[in-house]
Amino acid sequence: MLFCLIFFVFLLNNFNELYMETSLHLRILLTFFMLWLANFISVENQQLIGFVGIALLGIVHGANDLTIGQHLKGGVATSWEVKLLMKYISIVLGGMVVFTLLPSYGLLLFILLSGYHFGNQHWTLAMPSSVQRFWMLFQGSYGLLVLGILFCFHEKEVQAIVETITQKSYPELWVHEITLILGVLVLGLGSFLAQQSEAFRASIGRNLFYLIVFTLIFYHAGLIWGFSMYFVLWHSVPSIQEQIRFLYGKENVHSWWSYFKSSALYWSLAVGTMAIAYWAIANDTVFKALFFSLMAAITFPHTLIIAQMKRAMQKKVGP
Ligand SMILES: CC1=C(/C=C/C(C)=C/C=C/C(C)=C/C=O)C(C)(C)CCC1
Repeated sequence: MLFCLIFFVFLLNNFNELYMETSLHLRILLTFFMLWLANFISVENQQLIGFVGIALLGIVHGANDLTIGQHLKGGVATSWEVKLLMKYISIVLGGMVVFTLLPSYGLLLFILLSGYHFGNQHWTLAMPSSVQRFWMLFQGSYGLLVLGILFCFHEKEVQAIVETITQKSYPELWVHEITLILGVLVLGLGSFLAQQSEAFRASIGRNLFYLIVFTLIFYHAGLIWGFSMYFVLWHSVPSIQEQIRFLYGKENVHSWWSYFKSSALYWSLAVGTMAIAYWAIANDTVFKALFFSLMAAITFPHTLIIAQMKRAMQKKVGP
């Protein structure tokens, strides 16, 4: 009885850490389960499930950007709500214009921003202001390294999608060389930052482990199945958890429900557009090109808002 009581108090005191550990273990378990499952599912069905996963959970994690923007400005207001919406729509439209008129530059910008956004998600630490530039460069290089590893294992398919988006032929994308340079950059910048920060040193092991898990995923799975597994389980879910903590203070059933409720409109619009495109476009590569172009348009403002949110959260907690 006494043991149960002590255990209960321990659970209560450590709920947050236990919850974080559990969600990490669950993600690892799900990752390996999905890798195993892929052996029994055709490539076409893997792609379909991958796109549905991205649409269901991946898109949700960007569907609360406006609510976060509103929260960053200090809560509920009316006059700047419209201003914020206008700003958001202009960035999305601006991104779409760049993507349509200058697709090669648009795609390059999308990949660079995504790299920073992914790295920023994995490495959430308050670093001394004297190393901020190196820190951002490191986060960007780490995220780009993740994408580089994915592209290395699926070069031909990536090349076909890139050529369809840009309407240009690229006989060589240099993904292996670029990934190697990124690896060296991560090592170099990482060694420098490790000398500057104790918190950084403490995060190295975990992020190195993630990199090994991602490499296994990308090696074993097809492009879309692998990307969706990474994007949903390792990027979107932890990002949703963080956004919930920012918006509602803590994670529980109620706050998760509130989060999904406030995502509904934006999410339905984005998923509806993607579903119509999937149904209307018979060509596989053209659909993938359009899918990633749509994703790019929403990534531009999303990256900015999430970076601001993380900065605000770090200010609250302190270095
Ligand atoms: C996987 C993949 C690509 C890149 C996708 C990226 C970079 C997605 C980023 C999404 C983000 C950051 C969403 C918002 O959170 C390419 C180059 C289009 C080619 C085909 C395969």
